[in-house]
Amino acid sequence: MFEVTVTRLDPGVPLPTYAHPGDAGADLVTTIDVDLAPGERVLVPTGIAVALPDGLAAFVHPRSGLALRHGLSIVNTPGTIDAGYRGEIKVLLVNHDPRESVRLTRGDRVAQLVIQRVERVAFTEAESLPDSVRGAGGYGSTGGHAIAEPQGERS
Ligand SMILES: O=c1ccn([C@H]2C[C@H](O)[C@@H](COP(=O)(O)OP(=O)(O)OP(=O)(O)O)O2)c(=O)[nH]1
Ligand SMILES: [Mg+2]
Repeated sequence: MFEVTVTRLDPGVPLPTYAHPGDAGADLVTTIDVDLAPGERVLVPTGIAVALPDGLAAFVHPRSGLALRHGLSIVNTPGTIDAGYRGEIKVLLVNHDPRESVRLTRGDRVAQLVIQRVERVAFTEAESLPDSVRGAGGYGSTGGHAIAEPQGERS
């Protein structure tokens, strides 16, 4: 297991915490109270900074429970924390609910940090690319998409 050095820019917040053994995401809290109107986005501080070893990156993901209950997500999901970044981790929250505001209180767990190995590559330019089975097909080229049902006919 890697050790990652963390500093608390706000001494009142917990370190990133895995809720269960085997969890991929360590929860991050907001250090501020915030009220997000429908459609509004707010950059919230977490009070945490990390020094990731080269070869790792951290990704700031939404929490599914808040997404389900309140429509709360992250604009740039997943946010990328570069190994060289030493600043405060911040979370760009967005309220996707069309009607209700989302009220968050200091200490609420608002996001989760997933640490992953990442590769860096040398980009080598060429006139053409080697053939592949997929080729340039994409954007639904394999078919099988659900067709929207008329209103009122969903079970
Ligand atoms: O959700 C996020 C995303 C990014 N960052 C910090 C860490 C990251 O290393 C830095 C830059 O992020 P990114 O590369 O995504 O943003 P950019 O718009 O490309 O900014 P820059 O020009 O500083 O790279 O901002 C966060 O704290 N939270
Ligand atoms: Mg960048």
